[in-house]
Amino acid sequence: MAASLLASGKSTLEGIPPVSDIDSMGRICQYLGANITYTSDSLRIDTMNLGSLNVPDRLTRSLRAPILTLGPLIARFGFVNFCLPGGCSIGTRPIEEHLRGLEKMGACIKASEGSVEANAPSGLHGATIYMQTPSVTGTMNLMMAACLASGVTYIYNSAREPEVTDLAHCLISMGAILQEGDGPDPITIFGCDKPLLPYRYRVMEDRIEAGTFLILGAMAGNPLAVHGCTSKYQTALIEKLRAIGAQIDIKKGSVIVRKAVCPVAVDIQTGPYPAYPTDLQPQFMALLYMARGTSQITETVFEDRFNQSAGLIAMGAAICVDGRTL
Ligand SMILES: CC(=O)N[C@H]1[C@@H](OP(=O)(O)OP(=O)(O)OC[C@H]2O[C@@H](n3ccc(=O)[nH]c3=O)[C@H](O)[C@@H]2O)O[C@H](CO)[C@@H](O)[C@@H]1O
Ligand SMILES: C=C(OP(=O)(O)O)C(=O)O
Repeated sequence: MAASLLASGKSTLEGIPPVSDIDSMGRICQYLGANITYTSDSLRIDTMNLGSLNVPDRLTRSLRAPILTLGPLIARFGFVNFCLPGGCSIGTRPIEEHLRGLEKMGACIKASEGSVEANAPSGLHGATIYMQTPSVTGTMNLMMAACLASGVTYIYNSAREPEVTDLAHCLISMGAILQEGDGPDPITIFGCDKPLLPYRYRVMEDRIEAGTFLILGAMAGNPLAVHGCTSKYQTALIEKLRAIGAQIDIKKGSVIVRKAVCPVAVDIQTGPYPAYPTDLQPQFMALLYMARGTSQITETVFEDRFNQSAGLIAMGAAICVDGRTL
């Protein structure tokens, strides 16, 4: 949705679920001047008449994704004033990787408590950016901004989540010239000297929702077939589900999971993709509650992501938290 702001005209995003985060992002696009139309599972965003470049607190506070309007707006219009986003309270959630990268591309950033103003009246230029932390939305913001910058941008130590690759494919469909990084190679974006085009794009599956169903299948009931689940995105989870005793069959376009009859304890450690995803850590904790023996969870991504343990303790789980390990 944020990428549609890079071009003028009607973009169509297919495969969109009716969830409130989509409505919230839609309200932000409308506030900026876009026209939004929903039809069954697709969303049309017409950005022909964007007007406002201020995103107010009442629209950003309920979710994290509005941070992604920062890169497109500064790149296309040379200005944005932005109230910091909310999102799940799982840690401090800094955004200095986003801001530092945009500054390297020539933006002048004024950050005050609760808002960020960015100026680039003469446009952005390409830069070589080394991310200290491979931030997912940080990488996405910098990729989108770099598409409209003059010259070439290299992003080293970027996030490699499948959603980053999916955004890259969407940007390429808009006319961006972009090479995905591999291993130590950076993401390389060749800034366009002509405007990007609106897209028609089908977004990838919700990897976290698919993973949540796989965990559910390992916990209860009959064999569960999760359709539209791409197994290669779930490699770290599937390895842990097998270790706990669940049976997993990988088919083309679906994954079948059979309950772990006598689940055994396993350890997990979250990390940036392809490591075990932090967004599937709370669900796995519920599964480990059923396992025989003591399991250990180490959360390396967010410093405050064990909130759900209080609920499990209230239900009788023996849980001991020691910093980022539980
Ligand atoms: C809307 C969205 O897509 N949210 C996802 C995104 O969040 P989000 O993009 O906010 O998460 P990041 O990838 O930025 O954060 C990962 C780690 O990097 C650190 N960091 C981040 C930015 C920065 O400037 N400096 C810094 O130190 C964070 O504190 C954290 O420890 O990726 C997370 C990690 O997969 C997921 O849990 C969120 O569901
Ligand atoms: C994905 C997230 O959740 P929310 O829907 O709260 O933004 C997040 O906080 O990164």
